[in-house]
Amino acid sequence: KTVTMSWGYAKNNGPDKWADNFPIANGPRQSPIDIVSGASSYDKGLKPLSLKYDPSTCLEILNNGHSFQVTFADDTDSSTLKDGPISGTYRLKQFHFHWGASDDKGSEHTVNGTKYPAELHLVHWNTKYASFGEAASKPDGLAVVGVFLKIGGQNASLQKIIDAFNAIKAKGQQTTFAGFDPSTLLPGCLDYWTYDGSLTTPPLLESVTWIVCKEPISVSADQMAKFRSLLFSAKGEAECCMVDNYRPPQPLKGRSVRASFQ
Ligand SMILES: NS(=O)(=O)c1cccc(F)c1F
Ligand SMILES: [Zn+2]
Repeated sequence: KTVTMSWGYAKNNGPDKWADNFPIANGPRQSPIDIVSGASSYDKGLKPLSLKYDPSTCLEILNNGHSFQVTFADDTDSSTLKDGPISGTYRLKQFHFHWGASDDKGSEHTVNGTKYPAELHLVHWNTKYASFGEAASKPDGLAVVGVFLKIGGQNASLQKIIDAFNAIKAKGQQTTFAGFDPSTLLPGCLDYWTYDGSLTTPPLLESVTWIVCKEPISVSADQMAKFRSLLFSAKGEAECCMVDNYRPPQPLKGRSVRASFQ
């Protein structure tokens, strides 16, 4: 009788165990990292980000047992990321979050050792490849925009997402989620750090150009509590709150981090 454990964030299947099934976990370009602002180098050749999102490409919201994610139709160039550190056109596939059990932790990237309570990831794939799946295995296949969340005023845009949580409380649940504009989740200033990295969850593929915004967006303490009411567990299983679904910073291994700002 084989009981296959899938990866997660608990003691017995969490980040310290991922290398057992995914040896690339100890690879040369793993994510996230601690961003040491003083060690990043300003690159005047970096362009501003060009983000163009079409709300009509927003399809559904789902609890995949690791986070919740909002998925987009990616069969046309309606929602794209261009410029910044990348060349060509990358299509938005999904966005999701990582967060903590308390406000003192939860982000994956850290800045000078500082953890934020949560981090948003907008996942895009390079249209020089035929699909997300193909792009995910290429060194220039993916570009993820990371946005930190900090505790402050209520975020009206996040509230639209939170209002859908009752329908996706448990692992495997999903519901229609239409007309959401992800650009309403972006900070006013799009200054960023960029470096070559990986997926922060298994299979940890080293295919991501990371673009981490310097300016956080706000989330209220009550809104963070709603994130923590989601479940890692499926309906009918013992309830396990979806919290601390973040990988800690990984070794830089000689990589440089560039800044789009001085
Ligand atoms: N946390 S993450 O943004 O690195 C990420 C996670 C799952 C699938 C992805 F394509 C991806 F980019
Ligand atoms: Zn992520």
